[in-house]
Amino acid sequence: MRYVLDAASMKNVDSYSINTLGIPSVVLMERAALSVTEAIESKVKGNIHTDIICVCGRGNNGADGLAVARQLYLKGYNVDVYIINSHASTKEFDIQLNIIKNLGIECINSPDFSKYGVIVDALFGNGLSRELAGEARIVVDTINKCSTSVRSQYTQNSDNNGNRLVVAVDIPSGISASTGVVMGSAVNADITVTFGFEKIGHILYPAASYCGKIIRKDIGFAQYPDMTRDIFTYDYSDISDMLPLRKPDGNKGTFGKALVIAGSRLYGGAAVLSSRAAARIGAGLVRTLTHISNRTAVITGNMECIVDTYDTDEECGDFVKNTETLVDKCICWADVVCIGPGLSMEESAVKLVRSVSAKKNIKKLYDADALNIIAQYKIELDGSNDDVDYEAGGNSGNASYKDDMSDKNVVVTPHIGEMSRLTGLDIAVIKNNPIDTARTYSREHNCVCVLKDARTIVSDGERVYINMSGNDGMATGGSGDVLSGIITGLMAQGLTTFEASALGVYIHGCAGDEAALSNGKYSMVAGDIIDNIKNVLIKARGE
Ligand SMILES: NC(=O)C1=CN([C@@H]2O[C@H](COP(=O)(O)OP(=O)(O)OC[C@H]3O[C@@H](n4cnc5c(N)ncnc54)[C@H](OP(=O)(O)O)[C@@H]3O)[C@@H](O)[C@H]2O)[C@@H](O)CC1
Ligand SMILES: Nc1ncnc2c1ncn2[C@@H]1O[C@H](COP(=O)(O)OP(=O)(O)O)[C@@H](O)[C@H]1O
Ligand SMILES: [K+]
Repeated sequence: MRYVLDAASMKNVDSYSINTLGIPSVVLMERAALSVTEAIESKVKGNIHTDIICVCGRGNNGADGLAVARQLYLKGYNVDVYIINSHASTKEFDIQLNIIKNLGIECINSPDFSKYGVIVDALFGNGLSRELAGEARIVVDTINKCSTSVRSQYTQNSDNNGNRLVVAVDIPSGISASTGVVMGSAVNADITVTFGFEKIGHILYPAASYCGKIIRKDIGFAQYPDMTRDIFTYDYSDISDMLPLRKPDGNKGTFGKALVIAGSRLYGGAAVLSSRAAARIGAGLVRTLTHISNRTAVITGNMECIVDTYDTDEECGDFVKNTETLVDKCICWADVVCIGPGLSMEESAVKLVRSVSAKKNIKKLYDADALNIIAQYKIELDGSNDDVDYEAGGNSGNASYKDDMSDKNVVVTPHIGEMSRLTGLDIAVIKNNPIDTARTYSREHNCVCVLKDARTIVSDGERVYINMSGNDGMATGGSGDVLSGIITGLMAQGLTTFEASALGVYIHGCAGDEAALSNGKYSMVAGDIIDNIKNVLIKARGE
C-alpha cells in the first residue's frame, strides 16, 4: 500500500522532518537533487556533452533545480540556469544561488530551449498556489512547444537517447499537487522525480499524462504521527495480503453465496460476465436470476452457475406472473446480491431493485441500470438501513460479515455518467473532483462508492483508494459488468464492502493489464479480463 498525499499533508511532512526532528532542510534538498541528477544521468548515459538547462522558480522547487544544476556541472555537463522573477526567494533558494554564482555557472536571460538536450523543470512544485500567468506561463508554453515536436519523433524510436528530455522536479510545473488539475498550463514531462510520497497530482488525470514516468525517491522524510493516511493506492504485493483466506477444510458454503440479478430481454451477456467473474474470483456458489431468454446463454457461459429465470411481458415490461416468491427465495439464499448489469429499466427491473433495497441482513451491490433506476425513482439504497438485524437468518455462516458490524452494507459502482444521474452534478464537475464526489456520496448515502473511470476512486466516506491498475483497452462494453462480479465474489468470501471494492477494482485493472499483454489493447474484450483473473491471482500468491 502506498499513501498518496495532497499539498498540505506534504508540507506537514516537510515541516515535521525539518522543524520537529531537526533534519536540515538543505540535507533533504541535496538528496532530492541527487535523485534528479541520477535520473538524468541514467537517460543521457554518461554523454557529458549534453547541453542541459535548469529552469527555476524562486521557491524550494527552484532551489532543487539549482542544486541539480550544480551537481551536473561538477560532473562535467554543460549546464545553464534560467531563473524566473515572478515571486520572492526562499532562504534555501538564496543558499543554492550563491553556490551557483561562486562556481561561475551561467544564469542566462532569454534561453533558446531548442538548443538543449535536457530541460529540467524546477519552476513550481508542491507550493503552486495559483494559475500560471505572465513569464511563468510563457516559459511553460515555450518548453512544451519545443519538446513535443521532438517527443513525436521518439515515439517512433524506442531509444530516447540523444533526443530532448524534459525532467520535472517533484511535479510538472502548473499541476496542482492536491487535485491534479492543470492550473492554466503545465509542463509536459517525460520523467517526474518526486520525493517521499506520490501526490494526488501525480495520479489523477489529466495530471497523470503530464508526469511521464514517475520515479519516487525516499530522501529521508519522516512520516509524522498524525499524517493523513486516508488516501492510498495498492501495489501487486497487496493482493496476497488482502485476499480472503482459503480454509483448507472449507466447503462451497464457506466461500460464500453470490446472487447476480442481471440481464434482460435485450442484454444477456452482462449476466454471463458478472456471474462468471464472481465465480472466477473464488465465490463458493454463484446463482443468476435473469430473464428467461438468457437461460441457455448463462448456463453455456458459466456452467457452474445456478440459474433462475423470470419472464416479462414484451409490451409493458412487467413480470408475466407473480415472481415475489422466486425473488425472495433467491435473495434469502444469498450472502451478497449484485443487481444491475444489463437489467434494463423496465417495470420488472424496477420491482427487482425495490425487492433488493428492502431486504435486510444482506450485502448489496448496485451497478448500471439498477443505479439508473435508483436515480429515477429515488429508491433508497438500503431500505432496511435503520433496522439491521445481524443475528437473523438468511446468511450462510460467513463469519467476517457478521463480525464487522461497522461495515457498510451497500456498494454502488457508477461510471461518471451514472454518477451524474445519481447526484445531478455535471459530468465536468465530477471529472474535476472525483475524490470529493465519491467521498461525499458515500457519506450521504452510507455506502461504499466505486466511481469508475480511468482512475477509479473507492471511498467509504473516510478512506479513499485511488486505482492505478488497468488501461484504455478496458474501455470496452462489459468491463464494468466484470468488475461488479469481482467485487461481489470478494464480498461473498467475507471481505468488507470497502476491502472488496478496493481490492476488486485493483485486481480487475491488473487482469485488464494481463489481457492487454496477451490480446492487445485494441482487440481485448471484457471476457478476456475474466480469463486473466486467474493469472493475476496465481502470480500475486506466487503459486
Ligand atoms: N527542504 C524542503 O522543504 C524541501 C523541499 N523540496 C522542494 O520544495 C518544493 C516546495 O517548495 P515551496 O514550498 O517553496 O514551493 P514552490 O513549489 O517552490 O513554489 C512556491 C513559490 O512559488 C510562488 N508561486 C506559486 N504559484 C505561483 C504562480 N502560479 N505564479 C507565480 N508564482 C507562484 C509562491 O508564491 P506565493 O504563493 O508565496 O505568493 C512561492 O514563492 C517541493 O516541490 C520540492 O521540490 C525538496 O527539495 C525536499 C526538501
Ligand atoms: N482508460 C481506462 N483505464 C483504466 N480503466 C478503464 C479505462 N476505461 C475504462 N476502464 C475501466 O473499465 C470499466 C468500464 O466500466 P463501465 O463503463 O461500467 O462499462 P460497461 O457498462 O460497458 O460494463 C471500469 O471499471 C473502468 O474503470
Ligand atoms: K516542477
